[in-house]
This record gives sequence, structure tokens and C-alpha cells, in this order.
Amino acid sequence: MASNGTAANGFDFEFSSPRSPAAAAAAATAGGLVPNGLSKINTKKPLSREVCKDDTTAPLKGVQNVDELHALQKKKASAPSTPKNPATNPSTPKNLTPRAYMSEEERHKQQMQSISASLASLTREVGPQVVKGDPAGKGTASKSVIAPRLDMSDSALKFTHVLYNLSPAELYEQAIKSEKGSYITSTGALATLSGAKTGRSPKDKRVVKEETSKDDLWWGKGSPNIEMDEETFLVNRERAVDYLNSLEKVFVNDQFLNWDPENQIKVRIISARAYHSLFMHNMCIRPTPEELEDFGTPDFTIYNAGQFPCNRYTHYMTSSTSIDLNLKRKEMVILGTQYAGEMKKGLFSVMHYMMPKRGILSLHSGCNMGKAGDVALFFGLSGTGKTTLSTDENRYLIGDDEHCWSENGVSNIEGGCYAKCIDLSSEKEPEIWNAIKFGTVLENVVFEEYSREVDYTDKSVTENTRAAYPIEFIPNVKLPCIGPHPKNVILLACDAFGVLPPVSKLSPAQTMYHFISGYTALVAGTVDGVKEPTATFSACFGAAFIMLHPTKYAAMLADKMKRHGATAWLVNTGWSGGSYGVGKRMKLAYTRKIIDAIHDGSLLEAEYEATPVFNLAVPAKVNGVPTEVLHPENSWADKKLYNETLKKLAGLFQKNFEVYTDYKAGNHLKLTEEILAAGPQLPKDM
Ligand SMILES: Nc1ncnc2c1ncn2[C@@H]1O[C@H](COP(=O)(O)OP(=O)(O)O)[C@@H](O)[C@H]1O
Ligand SMILES: C=C(OP(=O)(O)O)C(=O)O
Ligand SMILES: [Ca+2]
Ligand SMILES: [Mn+2]
Repeated sequence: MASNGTAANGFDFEFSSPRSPAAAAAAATAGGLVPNGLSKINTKKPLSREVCKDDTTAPLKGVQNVDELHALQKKKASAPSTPKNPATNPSTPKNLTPRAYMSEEERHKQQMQSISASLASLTREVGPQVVKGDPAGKGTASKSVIAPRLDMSDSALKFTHVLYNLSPAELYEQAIKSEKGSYITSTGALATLSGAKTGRSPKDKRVVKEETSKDDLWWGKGSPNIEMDEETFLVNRERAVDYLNSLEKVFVNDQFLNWDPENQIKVRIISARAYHSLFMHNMCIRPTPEELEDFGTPDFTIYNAGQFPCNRYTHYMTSSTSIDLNLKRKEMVILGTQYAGEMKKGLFSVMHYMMPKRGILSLHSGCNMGKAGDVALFFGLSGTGKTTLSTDENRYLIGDDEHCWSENGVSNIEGGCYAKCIDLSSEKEPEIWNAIKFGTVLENVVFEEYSREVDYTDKSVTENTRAAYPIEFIPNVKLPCIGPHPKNVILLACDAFGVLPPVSKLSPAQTMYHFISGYTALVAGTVDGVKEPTATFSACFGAAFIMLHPTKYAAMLADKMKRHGATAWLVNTGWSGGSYGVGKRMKLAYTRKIIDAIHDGSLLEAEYEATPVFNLAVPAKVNGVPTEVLHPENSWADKKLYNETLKKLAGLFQKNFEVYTDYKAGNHLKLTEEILAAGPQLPKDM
């Protein structure tokens, strides 16, 4: 670098380095270059004999030492100065304490009392004392809310520091200070490890069978709800609470679910890791400071003691992992898994119970909206393309994974996205690529040690590498994340058999058949232990999360689609030209063209031809997609093998559907002859 001028030491100098031609040229035009290109150094006598000064800026006011200097670094956020008037604020229910008139101290005390109540043991009268702030940070801890008593066990004398709704920057610092495996990547994301579990553990999920919900819930064959009794839940809850209270510090997040203001749920997440707190900060809706002041008591609480195992001597426990849901207590306990997706999907299960009770359909789907306000839903199991395809440069993103469909239209449940990053590329998925920056949690990725550049192709830790980012990290997000009634409903299947057409238009009966079937080939990684793709059926494209019988959700979907005139499509994002091992995954570029043709209405106008066995209506032409790809039999070299594989898959569909054929109850979908006939039909000679 070249610089001309008066240095702090009072000597004039001119210096140009021959290493930098640009700098040398700059110096040359400034008149400092000698003909041979070497630098010229001019030294002059100092102008005065004063003591040398470090710099010319004004001295720090009132700073006497390093501690005082550091104290200047952090500025206190100003306290809210305009109290909301509860009489004029329609969102303040009349029978509540007018929180707005509380002093800051009183409000803070109530907040700590609420957190203290969440963390209280149910068996001991006095537990650890909850204080706000980092145990390491001087002066941040405030007075405890419970008077210490000496007649209880040692645990009552202990302090548990609560790190309440920390900012992403603070959570980064916490993670890097105390969680091994936390690093800042070259793009500013927080890389972390989820521990031994790198996917969900559906077999370890338990639901308490209790009187308030047991008659509504789906139990038995095919259901994800494996029962547990109330007593055992409390045993695990106490285990989690004791573990959390044994720690120096716990993280507490108070946040919201559902962008529909009329049906918003307040959630509290208590966890031991900054990773978990940042993950939920990104995934749930983030409250404004005003909303946080008025937060009050949560509607649902998660106790995440994931580092600590459950006790296998406990009734109903079959491993050291347990994810327990109690709808009556409105609580969830996580033991023995640190995979953060359990919290997100656990809350989704809660919504799958609470929302249908209010006549609102909860959906395991992505959702986006065109410039003209046309909304599309993307149903599909893990790895089928909900996140990838709902993130579309030409459309507004409403959400990538969990939505509600009410009388007012659609609303996202979450405040963030959870994208798979295996083989992520900036060319194919630029929006997701660019969302991986400061604030984003990057789970289980591998990076280059020096540059901290992530290698998205590396599967050393898991195939299920993930990025969790706030939804506003996607540039064309629709804020608030709500939209009108859907126009198109896209059922995504990743068909590892490679026999389903890349796109087909579904009749209403076919829509119900395929929605209840929920077919895909499970792609490696998301469910713990599954490494190879295999055919899976998961009712409503999310059996792991539904709480009621599938026909209940199906009835609501059929009703809403009919009333709002939505068209359904089946899109195969899986294999083409042969099954897994022979064929290839459908090109993402082709799938995007297909989706474009659905959105712009051109596909609705196409000519259709029915396929054998599945009787699916396949368009003759899709702009930008080679015609031979549209009919799978044309892309298979071995036609005989194609026919056999097609029939094999049809048989699997039929076998799966058997369990639903005799289910008729209340306002559930009646599985009519028409719906049964809408499934694959095998020729008589099979
Ligand atoms: N034709 C395709 N359509 C959609 N996704 C594809 C396709 N081919 C490859 N992929 C990849 O498959 C994955 C789909 O995962 P994702 O969108 O996260 O699914 P979901 O959100 O439904 O779990 C992404 O990694 C994406 O890059
Ligand atoms: C978080 C998940 O969602 P998805 O894979 O559907 O994106 C999951 O299934 O664990
Ligand atoms: Ca996803
Ligand atoms: Mn999902």
C-alpha cells in the first residue's frame, strides 16, 4: 500500500511498494515514484520537540482503565417509553392485569416468576433459584425471586442462570464459549454438531393417554402416537427439569407459532444449549420487544434436556431417547437426543391437534404465492422438495414446511426455514445458498479447517446436513407470512422406483387417495438410521406428526379444496429412466419447469393421456421438459422391468391402503367406492 502524508510520529514520508502495481501507479501520479520503480523515502526533522502522541483523536472521556473501556462497549436498550393503553389496545383482553402500567422492575419480576414456575420441580417444595443473566457476566444477574431456605436439599441453594431470549450474536458467543464443535463458517453461519442423533427418532415419541384428548387421538396400527401414562410423563419431566436445574445456565425462548394473529400460540422453549436456543429463535416467530413484555404465561412449553438420557428402567422406555408429549399439561419433554428438528416437529404435532379442534387444517407443506396472488401448497415427506420448490425466485415465499388453512386463507406456523444442504449449490438453489450467513445455524456440515469454507458434498457426519435460518433471509419472502386460499395443491413424491410420471393432474378422488397414502421413497438421513431410499407410505404426507385419524385431515382438505376451487397435481421429484441404482434423480431444472407450468395455468390447458395401472392424467407437453421424460415407460430401457416395477409399486399402494378401508366415524372423510377406485388397479391376471 502507498500512503503519503504526515504520520503520527511527525515525520513526513512517501512510500510506494513495488509489490503492488496499482499502488505504485497511484503513488507515481502523486509524484512520489523514482524512475527505477523503487520507493523514495523522505525524512524531515520533527516540527516540534513535543512528546509523541499515539494518534490525533480526542481522548476517551472519563475512562480510567480497561474495565471502564469495556463497559462502554455495550449500550443498554432503552426502556419502552410509550405505555400501550389497554382500553384502546384491542389486543389486550380486559380481564388481564394491565401489564403496560407495570414498572419495569415489576414486569421483570413477573417474567422471572413465570420462568421459575416452568423450571420448578413437581416433587420438591424448593428448587434451584432462577436468576437472569450469564453467570460469567458481572452485574447482569438480578435478585432471585424465591427467598432461600436452609431446610431443603442442596439443590435448593443453587442458582440456575436464565439466558432469556438472547440475540443471535449473544448466542454465537455462548455457543463458541461453551459448546464444543461450534464454529463460525466463512459466510458467517454458526456451524454446530447435533451429537449422536443426526435425524428424528419417531420410534421414541410418546403421547400421554389422558382424558382430555384420548378420544380425539389416533391410536394403534399406523399411528405415530405410542401411548405413555401421566405418571411416567412426570417421571421424565422431573428428570429433564432436574437436569436443566443442575446446570449453571439454561436458555429460555419465549416465541410465537402461526402468523394468523387470531390463532397464534405462545411457546416457551427451555434448553441447555445455545445451539437449541438459536435454532428455535430462527424457526419460531420472533416477538417484538413490546410483544415480549406482554408475553405472560406460555400456551405450550418444551423442556429440552437432550444431552441427558432417559432412564431405561422407566416404564414405556425402549431406548435412552424419549420425546414425550402431554397435551393436557401442554408440555413436551426431550431426553436423549440433541437433534433440533425434534423441537420444531414436536410443536408441529401440537398444532396438528390444536388447530383442527378450531376447524383449521394444519398442513405438512411448503407454500408460496405468485405476483398475482395465486397460492400453491407443496405437500410431501422429508426430502421430496417442499423447501427447495417453495423457495422460488419468481414467487413470494410464505413458508417451507408447516402451514394452517383457515377460513381466512393460509398462514405459516413458523418464522424460519429448515433446508437440507447436502450437495447444495449456489447455481441450483441460490436463495438458500445466500441465506447461509450470520445468524443461520448449520448442522453437522464439514468445513475446511483454515478457511472455514463449507463442503456441502461432504457426508462424513450425516447426509442430513441442515441450515436453519429466519424466513426473512429469503429475499422474496411474503411478510406477514399469510396468503389467500390456495389455487394449486401439489403432492410431491420422490419415487425411488422411477415409475410415477414427473407430473399428473389428479381428480378429487385421486387427490384424497394419494393424500391419505402419502407415498414417497424415504431419502437417507432425516429419520435416524435410514441410509438407503426405500418406499414409504405416510398418511397426509406426515404421519409422524399427525395426532388425529388421517381421514379427519383428508375430509377438511377435500372440503376446502372444493369450496375454493383448488386443483391438485402429483409431482414425482424422484427417479427417472429406471429405479434407484439404474435411473437418475429427476433434474431439478425440469421439476422447476413443471412447477412453473402449474403456476402459470398453462398445464391446466394441456392435453392429457391416462397411464396404465395408476390411471394418472399425464400432459402431452410441458414447456422446457423433454417429452420422453413425461411418460416414464419411454425413459426406461427395459420395458418389461418397467411394467413389473409399476405393478410392484401398485401392490404396495394397495396393501398400504387396506388399513383405511373400514374406517368410518363422525365428520371424517367417508372412504367411498370412488376414492378406493381412484387408486392403482392391477389387471385381473396379476
Ligand atoms: N427434481 C428435484 N426436485 C426437488 N428437489 C430435488 C430434485 N432433485 C434433487 N433435489 C434435492 O432434493 C432435496 C429436497 O429436499 P427439501 O426441499 O429439503 O425437501 P423437504 O423440504 O420436502 O424435506 C434438496 O436437497 C434438493 O436439492
Ligand atoms: C425437519 C424435518 O423436515 P423436512 O425434512 O420435511 O424438511 C424432518 O422431517 O425432520
Ligand atoms: Ca424442508
Ligand atoms: Mn418438512
